[in-house]
Amino acid sequence: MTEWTDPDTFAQALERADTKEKGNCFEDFEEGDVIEHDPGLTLTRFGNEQWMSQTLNHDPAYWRTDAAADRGFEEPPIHPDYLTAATLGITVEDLSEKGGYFLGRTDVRFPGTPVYAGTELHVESEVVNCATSSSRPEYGIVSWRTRGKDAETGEVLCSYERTNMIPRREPVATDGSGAAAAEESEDNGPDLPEEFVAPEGGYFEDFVEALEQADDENAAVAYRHERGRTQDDVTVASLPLATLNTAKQHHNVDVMSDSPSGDIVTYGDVTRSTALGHARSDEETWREVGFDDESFHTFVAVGDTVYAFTRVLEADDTASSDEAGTVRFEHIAFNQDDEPVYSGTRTAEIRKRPS
Ligand SMILES: C/C(=C\C(=O)O)C(=O)SCCNC(=O)CCNC(=O)[C@H](O)C(C)(C)COP(=O)(O)OP(=O)(O)OC[C@H]1O[C@@H](n2cnc3c(N)ncnc32)[C@H](O)[C@@H]1OP(=O)(O)O
Repeated sequence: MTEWTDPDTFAQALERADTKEKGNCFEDFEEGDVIEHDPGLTLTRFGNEQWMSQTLNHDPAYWRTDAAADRGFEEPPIHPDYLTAATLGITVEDLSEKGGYFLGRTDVRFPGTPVYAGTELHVESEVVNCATSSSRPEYGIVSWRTRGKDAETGEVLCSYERTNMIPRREPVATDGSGAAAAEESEDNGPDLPEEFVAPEGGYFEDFVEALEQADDENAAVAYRHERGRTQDDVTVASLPLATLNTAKQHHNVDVMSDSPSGDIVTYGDVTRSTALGHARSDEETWREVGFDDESFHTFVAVGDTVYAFTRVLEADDTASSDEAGTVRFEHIAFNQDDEPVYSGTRTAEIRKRPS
């Protein structure tokens, strides 16, 4: 009898064998379903530092004890970006491993922060919406409300609503109306204010002054950040796997060569954290409050460079501490060809200038 490892024999064996599948298709989700995710991880200093270093988030409060104490933390905490990425990573095996891209997320909040190293994460998701994609019959669009909890106390540490394109087992007939509507809306020309104002510094008062100046001049407070981060094997494959994100989009070049992106792509949370890192490097962040209306517009792959652009939307003198005010930003990540790859609004407390 021939050895099964004989290449011709093995090719036939592969053809005849069933594949033990991973993940779920669109048809497997029903609104109201609650899924307790089996994977979990311990939020460690190492994991946090790996994520934050590679995405250029070098805020000393997350690295040094004295800087943490100065910001009112007991010790360097787990950063909300890493907490968000780890919460999502854990869900991928059940929600999106089958394929289909991360389209967007909103209402990202951190009711239980600050979170410290050593906390074990337990995550659950509820299916909140299952929709037909009118432009892509082989996919549906699914949204889930996900909660990342402290496994010991049950306290919710991170919560958000996320939307993915999810492959269907059976394509459906669609009228293509979504694609037609998208084409129609492209007719509007650019509508930008004449002047762009950049804040002088990164304190709360600098944002307030820039907003006042822009208001006088019918301008916008909008500026770009100098840093860029070219995507490599670490950012594309290692960081998502370090959050237990099993999406083939990030680590299986073989399968992804026959997909809309044609290649492995950067985990949306890496793209977004990188852009936010660039933005934070030009401000005096006090606390992260939340994120809304996040969208991933196009793929980021190995060799692409992630830059960031910021618009300051509003500022409010109140915050959780007298030492800070609250600012709402829109951040846009863009690539080396100036194409937007991510956008979202962010509410953050920004330190007031020390008197
Ligand atoms: C896998 C993973 C994590 C995980 O495992 O989870 C990741 O990290 S992966 C990396 C991050 N990700 C990306 O790299 C995707 C970037 N992106 C694109 O490359 C393009 O978006 C596209 C090729 C995917 C689609 O391209 P496209 O077909 O031209 O795009 P669109 O027509 O804009 O979107 C199609 C339909 O999704 C609807 N839609 C869009 N956005 C939202 C939203 N936010 N909420 C609700 N519905 C939305 C849209 O309304 C349309 O609906 P209809 O089909 O009904 O018209």
